[in-house]
Amino acid sequence: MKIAVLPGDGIGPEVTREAVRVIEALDLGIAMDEALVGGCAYKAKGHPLPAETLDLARASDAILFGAVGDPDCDALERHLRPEQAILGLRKELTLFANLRPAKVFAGLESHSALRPEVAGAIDLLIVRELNGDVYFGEKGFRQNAKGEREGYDIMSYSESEVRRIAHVAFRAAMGRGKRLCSVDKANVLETSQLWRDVIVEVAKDYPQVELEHMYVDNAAMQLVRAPGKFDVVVTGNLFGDILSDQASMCVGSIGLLASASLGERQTAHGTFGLYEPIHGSAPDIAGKGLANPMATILSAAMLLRHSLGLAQAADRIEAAVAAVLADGVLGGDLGGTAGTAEIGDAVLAKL
Ligand SMILES: NC(=O)C1=CN([C@@H]2O[C@H](COP(=O)(O)OP(=O)(O)OC[C@H]3O[C@@H](n4cnc5c(N)ncnc54)[C@H](O)[C@@H]3O)[C@@H](O)[C@H]2O)C=CC1
Ligand SMILES: CC(C)CC(=O)C(=O)O
Ligand SMILES: [Mg+2]
Repeated sequence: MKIAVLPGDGIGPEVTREAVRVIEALDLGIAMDEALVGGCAYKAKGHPLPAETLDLARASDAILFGAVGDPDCDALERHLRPEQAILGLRKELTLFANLRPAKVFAGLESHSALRPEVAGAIDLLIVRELNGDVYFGEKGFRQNAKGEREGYDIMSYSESEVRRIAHVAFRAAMGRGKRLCSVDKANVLETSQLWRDVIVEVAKDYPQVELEHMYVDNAAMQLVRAPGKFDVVVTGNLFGDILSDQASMCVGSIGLLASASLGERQTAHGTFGLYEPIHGSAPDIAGKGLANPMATILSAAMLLRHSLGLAQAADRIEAAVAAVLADGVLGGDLGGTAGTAEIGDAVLAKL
């Protein structure tokens, strides 16, 4: 079993280090090879996703990813920016299904941005499409008829792209509360109308799942008003990106939300995938030892479960994180004082 470890930029290396320590402590016989990705890869090799990094990712059973993004690189041409590395990995490896679970940990209800009784009911899964939408459409700058500069990004989804993520979402709903909420903007966007039509077609294969459609503006509101009503949410790349950051604050912190990005490729051990916290490189706190590594540690647990068939080890990690939070060991993101390594030590002690 082999994992590619891609720490990236900013707090990426800090949080990834703690997740690697946790995997090592479990002594599961997993080989881990590290490579550069993002701004640090651009600075060292001239490209945010060097060929050797992509080759290592392809040759592994799974990828543990930190975060990319570096303010020094924000003025580079788009294709050289750090963010292109994560977009490139998702696209090149056909990782089209991004699973972002959001559940309130026992005892953390009062740390949510919502009232505790509202937060306490949260147990949802966002299934975000990851290979299409406005992130991957034609984009550029042009001059309009008035001679002004104009920026454009084409939003589109093909029916096969919607169909394959719909099946992932319906199957996820079958394994949970059998309720699926498809989030779109079909009252305005043709992309969303096609999305909705295809979701309705796929729903015929899953008669036990209760399907609901919701416009994204309403979904953003309902996520704050009554998040406990959601079971599985399926949505496109852009809306899923935004709603999952919002869901993280309903749970308590963006430092708690893990994710799995999966495709269809199977290895000898499970489904090939990339695992990363939902947050970015957090330049405002990078290098200070303040980042909460729990989202990355929980991403490592998802990796063990989905890609390596090690469900018991994954359970141990998740139980250790829950125990640490129950003990009140909290990072600054949750109003506490524990630093990155201290949180890592506390998780290791509970394994
Ligand atoms: N998958 C990826 O690699 C992603 C990369 N980015 C990139 O990251 C850079 C920063 O983006 P932002 O919009 O600031 O989003 P961000 O998620 O990096 O940070 C947003 C806020 O949350 C805080 N935060 C994030 N993770 C935290 C953690 N583990 N513990 C404590 N606090 C945490 C940060 O300090 C900041 O105040 C940009 O270059 C962006 O493009 C953003 C999102 C995802
Ligand atoms: C940095 C972006 C490419 C993506 C993002 O914000 C995310 O995947 O959560
Ligand atoms: Mg995001």
